[in-house]
Amino acid sequence: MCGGEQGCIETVKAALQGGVACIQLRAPGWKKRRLLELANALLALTRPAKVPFLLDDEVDVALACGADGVHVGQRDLPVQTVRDLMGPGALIGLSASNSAQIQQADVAAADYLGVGPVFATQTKTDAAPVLSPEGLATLKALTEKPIVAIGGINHANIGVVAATGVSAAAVVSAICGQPNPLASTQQLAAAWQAGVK
Ligand SMILES: Cc1ncc(COP(=O)(O)OP(=O)(O)O)c(N)n1
Ligand SMILES: Cc1ncsc1CCOP(=O)(O)O
Ligand SMILES: [Mg+2]
Repeated sequence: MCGGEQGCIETVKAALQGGVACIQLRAPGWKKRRLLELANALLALTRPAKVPFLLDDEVDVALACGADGVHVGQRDLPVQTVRDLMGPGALIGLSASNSAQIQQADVAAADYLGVGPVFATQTKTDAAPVLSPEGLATLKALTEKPIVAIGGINHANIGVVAATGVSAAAVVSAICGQPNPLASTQQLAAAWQAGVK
C-alpha cells in the first residue's frame, strides 16, 4: 500500500509506466468494501497494461473484483483451497521463509513462492528473520518453483538478489512513497538487469 487511495492509484500508474511485471494490493487492516473499491480502480489500470493484478490474502475480494490471483501466507487460506475457489487459471503465490515451508505439501499447488525477508524491512512488522542473499540462494536450491524475493529490496541491493537466480523481486517501500515512483521503478529495473547472471 502507498498511503491512501489516490496515492496508490498514482503510484500504480507510475510503476506500470516504469515496466513492473505484476501489481499486488496489500493493505492489512483495511475494510473489505474499501479494499474492493481500490482493487476495482487498480484493475482498470492493470488490465489495459496486461499486467497481472493480485490481492494479498483477500480471496473474497479477489473473486469479487475479478483479480488475476492472490498471494497467501502461512497463516492464510491453504493454497489448494484458494485454487479451488479461484480456478486453475488463477495466479497463486505462497510465502515461504525457511526450508520447512519450502518443502511442505502446499507448495505444489502454488505458482510461485514469495521468499523473504531477504533484508531488514520496516514494512512488515511480523516478518520472519532476515535471510540474506546467501540464505535466499540456499532456499532457492530446494525448489523448482519460481521464487519472488521480497523484503528490504531497493535499487542498491536488487542486483545481488538478481544474481541469486530468483525469478523476480517484489518491493513496497522502494517504489511506494518514493518522491518519483516512475524513476524509482526504472532504476530498480536497470539494477535488476545489471545483476542477472
Ligand atoms: C511476493 C510476496 N511475498 C510475500 C508476501 C507476504 O505475504 P504474507 O506472508 O501473507 O504476509 P502479509 O503480506 O499478509 O503480511 C507477499 N505479500 N508478497
Ligand atoms: C510483505 C512482505 N513480506 C515479507 S517482507 C515484506 C515487506 C516488503 O516491503 P519492503 O519492500 O518495503 O521491505
Ligand atoms: Mg498474508
